[in-house]
Amino acid sequence: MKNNGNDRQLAGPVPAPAYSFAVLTLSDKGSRGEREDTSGPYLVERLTREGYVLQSYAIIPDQLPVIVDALIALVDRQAVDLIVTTGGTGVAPTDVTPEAMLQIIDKEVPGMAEAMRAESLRKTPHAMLSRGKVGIRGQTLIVNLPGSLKAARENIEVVLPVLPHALEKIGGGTADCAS
Ligand SMILES: Nc1ncnc2c1ncn2[C@@H]1O[C@H](COP(=O)(O)OP(=O)(O)OP(=O)(O)O)[C@@H](O)[C@H]1O
Ligand SMILES: Nc1nc2c(c(=O)[nH]1)N[C@H]1C(S)=C(S)[C@@H](COP(=O)(O)O)O[C@H]1N2
Repeated sequence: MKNNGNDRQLAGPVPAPAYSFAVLTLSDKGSRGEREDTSGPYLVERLTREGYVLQSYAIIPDQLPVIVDALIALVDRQAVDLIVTTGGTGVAPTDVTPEAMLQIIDKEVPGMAEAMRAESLRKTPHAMLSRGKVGIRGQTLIVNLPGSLKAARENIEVVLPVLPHALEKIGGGTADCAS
Protein backbone atom coordinates (compact mmCIF):
# COMPACT_ATOMS: atom_id res chain seq x y z
CA MET A 1 0.00 0.00 0.00
CA LYS A 2 1.25 3.46 -0.85
CA ASN A 3 2.48 5.38 2.18
CA ASN A 4 0.44 8.58 2.40
CA GLY A 5 2.85 10.19 4.85
CA ASN A 6 0.69 9.69 7.95
CA ASP A 7 2.97 6.90 9.23
CA ARG A 8 5.83 9.34 9.13
CA GLN A 9 3.93 11.80 11.30
CA LEU A 10 3.07 9.08 13.80
CA ALA A 11 6.55 7.62 13.92
CA GLY A 12 8.36 10.96 14.15
CA PRO A 13 11.11 12.26 11.90
CA VAL A 14 12.79 9.78 9.56
CA PRO A 15 16.50 9.52 10.44
CA ALA A 16 18.87 10.85 7.81
CA PRO A 17 20.47 8.12 5.70
CA ALA A 18 23.90 7.09 6.93
CA TYR A 19 26.24 8.13 4.16
CA SER A 20 29.50 6.22 3.74
CA PHE A 21 32.82 8.05 3.57
CA ALA A 22 36.49 7.50 2.78
CA VAL A 23 39.48 9.52 3.93
CA LEU A 24 42.54 9.64 1.71
CA THR A 25 45.71 11.21 3.08
CA LEU A 26 47.93 12.37 0.24
CA SER A 27 51.46 12.65 1.55
CA ASP A 28 54.85 11.40 0.42
CA LYS A 29 56.30 11.55 3.93
CA GLY A 30 53.24 9.91 5.46
CA SER A 31 53.18 7.09 2.94
CA ARG A 32 56.90 6.41 3.59
CA GLY A 33 56.25 6.28 7.32
CA GLU A 34 58.45 9.36 7.92
CA ARG A 35 55.68 11.43 9.53
CA GLU A 36 52.66 10.39 11.53
CA ASP A 37 49.43 11.17 9.73
CA THR A 38 47.40 13.11 12.25
CA SER A 39 45.07 14.78 9.74
CA GLY A 40 43.56 11.59 8.28
CA PRO A 41 42.65 10.00 11.64
CA TYR A 42 41.25 13.32 12.83
CA LEU A 43 38.94 13.49 9.80
CA VAL A 44 37.87 9.87 10.32
CA GLU A 45 36.95 10.67 13.93
CA ARG A 46 35.22 13.96 13.09
CA LEU A 47 33.08 12.57 10.27
CA THR A 48 32.20 9.48 12.30
CA ARG A 49 31.08 11.74 15.15
CA GLU A 50 28.89 13.56 12.62
CA GLY A 51 27.11 10.30 11.74
CA TYR A 52 28.94 9.27 8.55
CA VAL A 53 30.02 5.64 8.23
CA LEU A 54 33.69 4.92 7.58
CA GLN A 55 34.27 2.79 4.49
CA SER A 56 38.03 3.23 4.12
CA TYR A 57 41.05 5.22 5.18
CA ALA A 58 44.40 5.15 3.41
CA ILE A 59 47.64 7.09 3.06
CA ILE A 60 49.02 7.27 -0.45
CA PRO A 61 51.94 9.16 -2.03
CA ASP A 62 51.44 12.61 -3.56
CA GLN A 63 51.71 11.24 -7.11
CA LEU A 64 49.24 12.04 -9.86
CA PRO A 65 48.56 8.53 -11.24
CA VAL A 66 48.37 7.06 -7.74
CA ILE A 67 45.81 9.66 -6.66
CA VAL A 68 43.79 9.24 -9.85
CA ASP A 69 43.67 5.44 -9.46
CA ALA A 70 42.73 5.65 -5.78
CA LEU A 71 39.88 8.09 -6.39
CA ILE A 72 38.52 6.11 -9.33
CA ALA A 73 38.60 2.89 -7.30
CA LEU A 74 36.74 4.46 -4.38
CA VAL A 75 34.01 5.81 -6.64
CA ASP A 76 33.64 3.22 -9.38
CA ARG A 77 34.34 0.03 -7.41
CA GLN A 78 33.43 0.92 -3.81
CA ALA A 79 30.62 3.43 -4.55
CA VAL A 80 31.44 5.47 -1.47
CA ASP A 81 29.20 8.52 -0.96
CA LEU A 82 31.82 10.99 0.24
CA ILE A 83 35.60 11.14 -0.17
CA VAL A 84 37.63 13.62 1.85
CA THR A 85 41.27 14.05 0.85
CA THR A 86 43.91 15.85 2.88
CA GLY A 87 47.18 17.20 1.47
CA GLY A 88 48.74 18.14 -1.82
CA THR A 89 46.59 21.18 -2.54
CA GLY A 90 49.35 23.79 -2.34
CA VAL A 91 51.80 25.29 -4.77
CA ALA A 92 54.85 23.02 -4.30
CA PRO A 93 55.94 21.01 -7.35
CA THR A 94 54.74 17.85 -5.62
CA ASP A 95 51.26 19.24 -4.90
CA VAL A 96 49.04 17.65 -7.57
CA THR A 97 45.72 16.91 -5.85
CA PRO A 98 43.78 19.48 -7.93
CA GLU A 99 45.30 18.15 -11.15
CA ALA A 100 44.20 14.63 -10.22
CA MET A 101 40.69 15.93 -9.51
CA LEU A 102 40.47 17.56 -12.93
CA GLN A 103 41.20 14.18 -14.54
CA ILE A 104 38.40 12.34 -12.79
CA ILE A 105 35.50 14.59 -11.79
CA ASP A 106 32.34 15.12 -13.84
CA LYS A 107 31.42 18.43 -12.19
CA GLU A 108 33.09 20.97 -9.96
CA VAL A 109 31.38 22.50 -6.93
CA PRO A 110 33.44 25.70 -6.76
CA GLY A 111 31.26 27.33 -4.12
CA MET A 112 32.29 24.78 -1.49
CA ALA A 113 36.00 25.19 -2.26
CA GLU A 114 35.73 28.99 -2.29
CA ALA A 115 33.83 28.98 1.00
CA MET A 116 36.66 27.01 2.61
CA ARG A 117 39.25 29.44 1.27
CA ALA A 118 37.24 32.48 2.33
CA GLU A 119 36.75 31.23 5.87
CA SER A 120 40.37 30.07 6.08
CA LEU A 121 41.61 33.51 5.03
CA ARG A 122 40.19 34.80 8.29
CA LYS A 123 42.66 32.47 10.04
CA THR A 124 45.79 32.70 7.85
CA PRO A 125 46.82 34.46 4.62
CA HIS A 126 48.39 31.13 3.58
CA ALA A 127 44.85 29.97 2.85
CA MET A 128 45.13 31.58 -0.57
CA LEU A 129 47.84 29.03 -1.41
CA SER A 130 45.43 26.12 -1.24
CA ARG A 131 44.13 25.13 -4.69
CA GLY A 132 41.83 22.46 -3.29
CA LYS A 133 38.74 21.53 -5.29
CA VAL A 134 35.36 20.02 -4.55
CA GLY A 135 33.86 17.88 -7.25
CA ILE A 136 31.44 15.12 -8.15
CA ARG A 137 32.20 11.86 -9.90
CA GLY A 138 29.15 9.70 -10.48
CA GLN A 139 27.20 9.94 -7.24
CA THR A 140 30.24 10.64 -5.05
CA LEU A 141 31.22 14.00 -3.61
CA ILE A 142 34.99 14.55 -3.34
CA VAL A 143 36.32 17.27 -1.04
CA ASN A 144 39.99 18.33 -1.03
CA LEU A 145 41.37 19.70 2.22
CA PRO A 146 44.91 20.98 2.87
CA GLY A 147 47.36 18.67 4.64
CA SER A 148 48.14 20.06 8.08
CA LEU A 149 45.96 19.04 11.01
CA LYS A 150 45.09 22.66 11.72
CA ALA A 151 44.06 23.27 8.11
CA ALA A 152 42.12 20.00 7.83
CA ARG A 153 40.28 20.75 11.07
CA GLU A 154 39.41 24.32 10.13
CA ASN A 155 38.33 23.49 6.58
CA ILE A 156 36.13 20.49 7.32
CA GLU A 157 34.05 22.60 9.72
CA VAL A 158 33.19 24.96 6.85
CA VAL A 159 31.61 22.27 4.68
CA LEU A 160 30.08 20.02 7.35
CA PRO A 161 26.79 21.99 7.47
CA VAL A 162 26.09 21.53 3.75
CA LEU A 163 27.24 17.92 3.33
CA PRO A 164 23.90 16.18 4.07
CA HIS A 165 22.02 18.38 1.61
CA ALA A 166 24.74 18.06 -1.04
CA LEU A 167 24.86 14.26 -0.69
CA GLU A 168 21.09 14.00 -0.85
CA LYS A 169 20.97 16.04 -4.06
CA ILE A 170 23.90 14.15 -5.62
CA GLY A 171 22.08 10.89 -4.91
CA GLY A 172 19.03 12.13 -6.80
CA GLY A 173 17.05 13.21 -3.75
CA THR A 174 14.43 15.92 -3.92
CA ALA A 175 14.94 17.60 -0.56
CA ASP A 176 13.63 21.13 -0.34
CA CYS A 177 16.50 23.62 -0.42
CA ALA A 178 14.80 25.60 2.33
CA SER A 179 15.05 22.67 4.74
N1 LIG B 1 48.86 13.99 6.91
C1 LIG B 1 49.45 14.91 7.69
N2 LIG B 1 49.44 14.77 9.03
C2 LIG B 1 50.02 15.69 9.81
N3 LIG B 1 50.63 16.80 9.36
C3 LIG B 1 50.68 16.98 8.04
C4 LIG B 1 50.08 16.06 7.14
N4 LIG B 1 50.26 16.51 5.87
C5 LIG B 1 50.91 17.65 5.99
N5 LIG B 1 51.18 17.95 7.28
C6 LIG B 1 51.83 19.15 7.80
O1 LIG B 1 51.47 20.25 6.97
C7 LIG B 1 52.64 20.84 6.42
C8 LIG B 1 52.37 21.24 4.98
O2 LIG B 1 51.94 20.12 4.22
P1 LIG B 1 52.67 19.60 2.90
O3 LIG B 1 51.73 18.66 2.19
O4 LIG B 1 53.20 20.76 2.11
O5 LIG B 1 53.87 18.77 3.57
P2 LIG B 1 55.13 18.12 2.92
O6 LIG B 1 55.85 17.51 4.09
O7 LIG B 1 55.87 19.09 2.06
O8 LIG B 1 54.50 17.03 1.93
P3 LIG B 1 54.57 15.44 1.93
O9 LIG B 1 53.94 14.92 3.18
O10 LIG B 1 53.77 15.05 0.71
O11 LIG B 1 56.00 15.06 1.83
C9 LIG B 1 53.73 19.79 6.58
O12 LIG B 1 55.00 20.35 6.75
C10 LIG B 1 53.32 19.07 7.82
O13 LIG B 1 53.77 19.76 8.97
N1 LIG C 1 42.08 27.02 7.42
C1 LIG C 1 43.34 26.88 7.04
N2 LIG C 1 43.60 26.75 5.74
C2 LIG C 1 44.87 26.59 5.32
C3 LIG C 1 45.95 26.56 6.26
C4 LIG C 1 45.62 26.70 7.64
O1 LIG C 1 46.48 26.64 8.54
N3 LIG C 1 44.31 26.85 7.99
N4 LIG C 1 47.22 26.35 5.79
C5 LIG C 1 47.51 26.77 4.43
C6 LIG C 1 48.81 26.39 3.93
S1 LIG C 1 50.14 26.78 4.92
C7 LIG C 1 49.00 25.85 2.68
S2 LIG C 1 50.56 25.72 2.03
C8 LIG C 1 47.85 25.47 1.85
C9 LIG C 1 48.06 24.17 1.09
O2 LIG C 1 48.30 23.09 1.98
P1 LIG C 1 48.65 21.62 1.46
O3 LIG C 1 49.74 21.75 0.44
O4 LIG C 1 49.09 20.88 2.70
O5 LIG C 1 47.42 21.01 0.87
O6 LIG C 1 46.68 25.35 2.65
C10 LIG C 1 46.42 26.48 3.42
N5 LIG C 1 45.11 26.45 4.00
